[in-house]
Amino acid sequence: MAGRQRQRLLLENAEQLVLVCGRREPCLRREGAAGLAVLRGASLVVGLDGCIKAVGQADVIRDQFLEATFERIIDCSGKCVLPGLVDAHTHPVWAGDRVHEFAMKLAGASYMEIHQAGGGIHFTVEHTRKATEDELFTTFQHRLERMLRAGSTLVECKSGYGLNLETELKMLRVIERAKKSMDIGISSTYCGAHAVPKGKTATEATDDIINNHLPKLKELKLSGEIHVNNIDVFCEKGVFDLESTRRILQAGKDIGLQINFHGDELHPMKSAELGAELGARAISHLEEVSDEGIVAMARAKCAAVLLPTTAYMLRLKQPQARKMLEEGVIVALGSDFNPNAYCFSMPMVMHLACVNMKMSMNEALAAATINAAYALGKSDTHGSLEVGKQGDLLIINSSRWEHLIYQFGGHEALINYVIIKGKVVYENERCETMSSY
Ligand SMILES: N=CN[C@@H](CCC(=O)O)C(=O)O
Ligand SMILES: [Zn+2]
Repeated sequence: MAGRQRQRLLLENAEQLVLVCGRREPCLRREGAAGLAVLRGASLVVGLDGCIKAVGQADVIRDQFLEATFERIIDCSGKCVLPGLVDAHTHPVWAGDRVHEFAMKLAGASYMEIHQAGGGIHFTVEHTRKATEDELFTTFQHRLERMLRAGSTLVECKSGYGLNLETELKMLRVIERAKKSMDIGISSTYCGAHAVPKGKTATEATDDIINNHLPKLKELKLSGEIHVNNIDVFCEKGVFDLESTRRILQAGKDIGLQINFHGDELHPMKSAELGAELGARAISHLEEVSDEGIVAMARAKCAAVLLPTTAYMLRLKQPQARKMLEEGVIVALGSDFNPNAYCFSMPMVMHLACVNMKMSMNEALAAATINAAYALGKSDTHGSLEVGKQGDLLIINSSRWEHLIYQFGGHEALINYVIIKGKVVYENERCETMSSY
């Protein structure tokens, strides 16, 4: 009987325990995302296997586990428990920051002007090609730790600053190493079509990816060396057009990768229509998506990964989150951490989504938990506090969970514990003294 066994963790008597959902929903849409499941005066148990064993009213859990022993008990009185946040879009492996380009953009240069002049992604590619695997791993590890301290427990991580096979594989090996050695969950994405490498046409780059990169990834998967989850393309005017994008994504799908790509960011490309047709799991950006594309994504259950930091940073038109939500699109969020948009924090991303994209706080939290997990094909194990799911949790030092969004940039003093598979991986002592101010 579970109630008599040894368990890993008991979180006792939380003021609010935010389940997000409670009926094994794979994602939340429309009113599902508008009203989240929240318990008051509740407790949660994680077992030795790292999975949630029970969630419910504190007195019920106390009776049920009267004879159990726990490796750790945390008194959550006056605090809130939430699922670990899921960041559905990041580019965290690179060398060479682009602070100088931030200054250029503030002075009026556009993202594409800098890219076409050989900067932007090309600048980062040059530096990433020169960096050793260990150098890339060290900075990547620090970035993941910063994401973790901001509440992310599952993160999508892309390659894409190599463009040639050698450096793309170097980046993917770095990601694989972190998958094996770090607590934070990682969904890895091959993004060799992030830009057209210097000296090649888009067609030549597409052929190289299909004939050389993808067969190598298949081989490395079979040998167990690198296991990639998703395939990505930057489908954009002056980068990869719709036809090249289609060829690359289809070839990725054929070797078992989930389609999850950049579309309709700076120009309307009909990326959403293409993604829906190909059975994409998710499309990111979508600032310039068409009305037909929105309807097609809703029908195909293709998640929209919205990236508020990018729209804010580049002063783009905001993606039409409200229209997407009303049409029944699965809306997820990502930080888009990269040398252009240097933000690790999903709480800040949720805040921007609320203010700039007019999402409610409930919708933003659903988008940063269950729907982001859906975008990565992981909502059966992540994204909500339900029995059987992985025990990835946050405890915040506040009696209302909405403080995580409301306090813009305040998460450093608010996030008290980050827990993965029932193990405390970050404990923030400063929080006790600071968060009430
Ligand atoms: N738009 C394409 N890719 C990234 C930016 C990458 C970069 O500029 O280094 C994005 O999602 O914002
Ligand atoms: Zn991106």
